[in-house]
Parts: sequence; C-alpha cells; structure tokens
Amino acid sequence: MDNFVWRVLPLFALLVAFVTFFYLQDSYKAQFSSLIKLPVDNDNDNECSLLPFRHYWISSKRILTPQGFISGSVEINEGKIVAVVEGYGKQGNSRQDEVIDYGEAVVMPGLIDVHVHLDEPGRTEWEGFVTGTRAAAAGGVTTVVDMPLNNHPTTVSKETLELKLEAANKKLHVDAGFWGGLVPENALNTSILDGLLSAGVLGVKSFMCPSGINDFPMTTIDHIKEGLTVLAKYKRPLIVHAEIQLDSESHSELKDNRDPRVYLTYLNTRPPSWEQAAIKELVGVTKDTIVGGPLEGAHVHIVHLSDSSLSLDMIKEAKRRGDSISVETCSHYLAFSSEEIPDGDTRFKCSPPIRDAHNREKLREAVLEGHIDFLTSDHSPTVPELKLLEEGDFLRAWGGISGLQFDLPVTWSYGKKYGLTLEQLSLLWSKKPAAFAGIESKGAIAVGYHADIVVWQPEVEFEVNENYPVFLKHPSLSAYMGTRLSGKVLDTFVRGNLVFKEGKHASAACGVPILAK
Ligand SMILES: NC(=O)N[C@H]1NC(=O)NC1=O
Ligand SMILES: [Zn+2]
Ligand SMILES: [Zn+2]
Repeated sequence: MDNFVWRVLPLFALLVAFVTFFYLQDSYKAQFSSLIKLPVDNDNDNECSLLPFRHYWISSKRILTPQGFISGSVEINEGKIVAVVEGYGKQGNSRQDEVIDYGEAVVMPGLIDVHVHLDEPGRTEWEGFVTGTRAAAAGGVTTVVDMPLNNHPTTVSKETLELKLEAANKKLHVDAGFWGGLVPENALNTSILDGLLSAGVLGVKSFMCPSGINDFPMTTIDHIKEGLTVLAKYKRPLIVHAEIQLDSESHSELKDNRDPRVYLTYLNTRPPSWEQAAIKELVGVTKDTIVGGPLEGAHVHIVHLSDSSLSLDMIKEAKRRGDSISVETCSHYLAFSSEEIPDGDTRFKCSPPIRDAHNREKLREAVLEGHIDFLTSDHSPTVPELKLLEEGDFLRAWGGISGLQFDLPVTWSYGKKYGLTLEQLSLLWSKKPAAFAGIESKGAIAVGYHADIVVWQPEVEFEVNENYPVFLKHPSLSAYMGTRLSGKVLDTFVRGNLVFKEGKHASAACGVPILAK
C-alpha cells in the first residue's frame, strides 16, 4: 500500500501542477482580454493587433523623443504612451514577457502622410483604403490624410464625405483623416462648404489648374478668397495645388517638334513660371491673413512645391511679413532630378514636374533650413493602362507618383547624403504634419500621445524589386521599384495595436477616421 502511494503521489502532483498552470494561463488571458478596449465600431478586437496584450513596454537604445534620442523604454497602455523611461533594460516593475526589446533599432513616432490619394469610393481599381493603408502600415506610416479627388464622386459636400466614411468602414489599417474639396460650386454656395466643414474634413483643397478629374473643377483666386472667408471661422487650412496654366510662346513653339517619350518634352510643358504665377496670386491674398487682417484665422498651404527659385522666395517673403502660409514638398522632388529620368519612364510623371538637379539642390537646402514646413508623398497612383508604361508617352500618361510605402526609406536614403538628421526627418514627417492637420494627439513619443510608432533600421539596405513585399495596389507603377534604399521598417504600431510586424499585417483593419470637431 505504502509503495503504491509513493508511486502515485508524484503523478498526482504533476497532474495538479498541470491543471493549475492551465488555469492560471486562462485567467492571465482573461485579465488581458478585459484590458482590450478598442475604439468604438470595432468588433474584431483581438484581431486588431499582432500582440496579445494592450499594456506593454517597448525598449530600445535609440528612442526618438521630443528632447532627442534616449536609450530606455516606452510604456504603452490602452493605446497611449503612459511613460517614457531612460535607462536601457529598466522597465519599472514590468514582467519580462511584456517587454519588446528592439535593441539598436530606432523607435520613432509613426509617419503622418497628409497628402495621399486613396481613390475610394469610385476608383478602387486605382488604389483603395485596404491596399493603401496596408502599404502605409508596412512603411511605418501610422496616419494618412486622404485627398478629395480622384475618388468618385469627389469629396465636396457633407453627403460625399459620408460616402467616403462608409467606404472606409473596417478597411483602414492605419488612422485616416480626410480633406474636402473647394470647387467653384461650394465656393459660391457657402452653405455646402459649411456642411462639409461641419461634417469633419480637416480642411479643403483646391486646384488652380485643371485637376485631371472631371468632377473636380479648378478654382480661380476669387473662389479661393470666398473659401478662405469660410475657413477662417473654422481655423482650418486651404491647401492648394499651385500651378496656373500659362500658354507661353516657348511652349507653343515646342509643340510641333517634340518627342513625347523624352522627359524634357513634358518638363517644358510645365515650366516653373506656372508655379510662380499661382503663388504670386496666393501671396496677394495671404497678406490679409496676418493678425488683425480681414482674413485672420485663415491659412493657405501650398502642396507639392517643386520650383525652388522664385516660388520659394515668394513664400519665404510672405512668411517673413507674418502671413499664415506654409508649404510642403514631396519625397520624389528631393530624390530625383530630370536628368536621371529615362526616356519613356512615365512612372516619374507628376505635376508640378520633377525639375533639374540644381533645382533639387536648392529644394534640399530649403528643407534643411526649415523653409519647407513638412514632407508628403502625394501618393497618386492609377491603373497600369493609364500610366502608358509600354508606350512611354509622357504627354498622355497619368500624372502621379506612387510611393506611399517608401516615404521613410526614400527620405532617409537621399536625406542622409545631403545632411538630413533623423531628428529633422521625424519633425518633417510626424510632429509638423500632425500640428498642421490639427491632429494633436499624434506625432511624438511623449506621455499622453497615441502610441503610433515605427520601429526601423536606418542602416539596413534593401532592393525594391519583384521579390520585395510591396503592398501598393500596382507595385510596378511605383517610382521606387528598382531602387536600392536604406531604412528597413520592422514593426508599426497604431494606437498601441501592432498592425505590422516583419512583413505581416494584423488581420483586422482597426484604423479609425479622424474627424475635425
Ligand atoms: N489628380 C491628381 O491626383 N493629381 C496629382 N498628380 C500629380 O502628379 N499631381 C497632382 O496634383
Ligand atoms: Zn496636386
Ligand atoms: Zn495630390
């Protein structure tokens, strides 16, 4: 009998240990799942993140905070940053399994790309919320702000914004704000514009030249003035595609004898004078935005500046006298120059066009000196048939660069060569665009901010080729295919959800729309 007890006892003890272990595991899981509280409208809770918990620490030797790089850890709870602690390996009283140690990788605020065309609803074959925001997540972009065109119908009223929001439901892998459109119809009927702004667009966008989209007609400077009087009340910006079509003599002379496959042919059709003409008209209006001026409260932002000569001088002068004006340029204007664009390679066609190397140098200087407020992608894809890659016809191909996924490595690969620091890059891609778009809770690794974070390795190089996981709808159209870039994105967090990890996305799309109040 005694013998039997001694034989069974260890087995019994083992059984008790097993049962206890699984019981504890379950209560541990239950404890975490009770912490998982996601934004309203999200019923796929546990699929929003590749992590099983909502309270955890990220540690690294290179965390970029508003005070500079630190070695230490960031405590995240319920989607927010609750502590930033200096000292690598010191995570307060955290449990070991709740610490994600990234070693030497850079932990930085996620990028905020306030100029992307996701083309949904209506032209989902061009891009779309799912593909566009998955590409964003894969590139460390944690917030996008979507343009009011090339979707159909364009976002120019409360009703069309509602269509956008409906189309975006459960399709956003990162958070997304929306720009509305300023077109003659709503500029001359301010109740439509009021409706659009009240419905939550972060500001409105207008074109001073044909937009290429029929239901997004261009505005004159008079429409713009009307729009600004309404925007002043809401303190939201007007963002402008600043080119005015001038039919110059040199332009018409060129018309007969031009080869549409040669990039210069296209470049010559959109000279810097087009940008200059538009900006001259705009600064004639922004003078009234000074404190005490008749348009106080209004703000004009010039999108995708390419011309770094007179256009930039006029913007600098307007800023000096106190106008409420700002300007962005895009990754591609800082990366490429017209001399390098091969004949027939319409992937590089955009408007305003990519200009010569001298222009690019001055643009880079302006970025380093702080005259350019922030950077964007102007991600504007289409379908391969309209990009005319086979024919290589620059004059007839769709104008728009496709590159959202590569904002970070492109800016860094070229930037590090011309003297851009990681601190500057982060301001240009996170803090400043957040402030511009009025998204106050994002753009910094600091207590109280959303835990929107990119973890990446600036030193790691990679080739963007057919074997590279490109999540854009039409990878072959991207201007960055075939380039070798520096800066590999490892992981991306959006409000604490690990939405992308080493090539894999969380299964549910838990990004939320950001609406202005
Ligand atoms: N409609 C549209 O997206 N246009 C954009 N494409 C481009 O190259 N410049 C633009 O403004
Ligand atoms: Zn534009
Ligand atoms: Zn655009």
